Amino acid sequence: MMERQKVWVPDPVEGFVLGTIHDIGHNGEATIFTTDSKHSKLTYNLERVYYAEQHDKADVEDNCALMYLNPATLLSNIRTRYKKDKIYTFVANILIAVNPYCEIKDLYSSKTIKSYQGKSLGVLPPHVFSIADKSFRDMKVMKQSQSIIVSGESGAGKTESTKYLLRYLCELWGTTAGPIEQKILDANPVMEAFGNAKTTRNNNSSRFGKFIEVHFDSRCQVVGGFISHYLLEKSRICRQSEHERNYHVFYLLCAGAPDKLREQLSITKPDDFHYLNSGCTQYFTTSVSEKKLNNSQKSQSHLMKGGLRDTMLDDIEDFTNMDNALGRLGLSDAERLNIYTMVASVLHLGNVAFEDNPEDTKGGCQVCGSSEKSLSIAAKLMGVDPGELRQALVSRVMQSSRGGLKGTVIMVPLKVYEANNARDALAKALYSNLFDYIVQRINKSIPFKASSYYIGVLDIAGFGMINISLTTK
Ligand SMILES: Nc1ncnc2c1ncn2[C@@H]1O[C@H](COP(=O)(O)OP(=O)(O)OP(=O)(O)O)[C@@H](O)[C@H]1O
Repeated sequence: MMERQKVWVPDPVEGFVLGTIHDIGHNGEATIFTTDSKHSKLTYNLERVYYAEQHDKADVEDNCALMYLNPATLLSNIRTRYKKDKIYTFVANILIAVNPYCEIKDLYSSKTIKSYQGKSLGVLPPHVFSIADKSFRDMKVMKQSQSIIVSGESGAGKTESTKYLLRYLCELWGTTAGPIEQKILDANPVMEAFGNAKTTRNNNSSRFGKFIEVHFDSRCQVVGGFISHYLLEKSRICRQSEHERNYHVFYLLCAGAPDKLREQLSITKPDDFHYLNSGCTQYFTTSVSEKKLNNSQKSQSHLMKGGLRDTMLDDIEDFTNMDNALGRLGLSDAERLNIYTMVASVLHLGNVAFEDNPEDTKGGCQVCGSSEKSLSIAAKLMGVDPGELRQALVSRVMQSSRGGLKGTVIMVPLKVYEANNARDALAKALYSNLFDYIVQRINKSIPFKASSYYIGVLDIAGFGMINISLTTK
């Protein structure tokens, strides 16, 4: 580096600010005049400054085309592009996407999808569709399955990118009748209802990982698919922090289920359920859907503050969307009712509280009188005997393995905190098994073509910005 060289200097707020080296001391300390008004003159060791591009206002579609590729020029290029609504940038065949948090006109339209068909990387501006198309062409030419890894921190836009990738593959290479692709796409609202939740970082945060395969036949037409899921966050089922919520489906049931169903399942409002009332109890609504709610469905907090707003979420409409998607996936009315019954049973189970049993000299507990009703509703919804459920919650079974009593079954009474843990463990097991069942059921309705090639999309939380990259299986 020499005097009058344009450089990027570290800045705690901006990341880096632009400057010009004025002079360099013997110890490698450089005096730099910055171009911003905040600090005009800075002193930095040369080891901490980066070369800047000659034309810092110009942007390049591929970071590899930068004259100097370093953290500062990479970030500057992405920022310059982002300000022009160009949210995608390549680094060779890795795509960096920046979440715009708003709709960019025509970015994902059918016309745009068509325009990317068959185009090599770099022919058109970087796009999530370029990656989908490259994976398709590579699968076709190399006759090998492909995987697209979508990674980034929570809220970076992985789930949305995954949906666009799937839409691209299904829209261009689906059959005209389209039942298979529709099912692959219908899996999204269902899995989001059961596996996504509002967190402080993202109103629609996926609390599980997924790998979605789209299967192609020898003519490269979509013929099937398969969804693998893993690591559903179970702690959320029983407790959430103040500004977070439980899984969306609980609120969809309270806000969007028909009156008759809510009555049948004894579903009222989030305030009434221990598994919902530790977190945020407001629904996501729109000005139109808000009017469909009656006051008995709303929590105190919703009544006071009104609904939460997010263009992508509406707890009232989303119940119907999820229910319709389940229907298109082939689940009968009875199967859907069973699913909602299990969801409701988790809520009622959560309301079963325990107290010390004064008659038990060993410190055992009993179900509080005030939660007897919740116990009987939970048992009814689960299809088990209320007495057996009570017994299972307040005691554990031990079988002696030695001595004269070998094989004898002993009921050991549980203390209050142990019974609370047993109840929560049961609720988590019920919900996570239900989630497994739903994914299995979705898979059952989508043909599985083991012999075909597939393009798999892995949506997995990671660190830093999103990067969408291609690997060959
Ligand atoms: N390409 C996009 N265009 C417009 N808005 C977007 C886009 N991608 C994401 N968003 C917005 O950002 C929100 C968060 O995105 P998304 O749920 O995809 O993040 P994520 O990386 O999957 O997060 P998590 O790991 O928490 O699930 C979306 O609900 C949507 O509002």
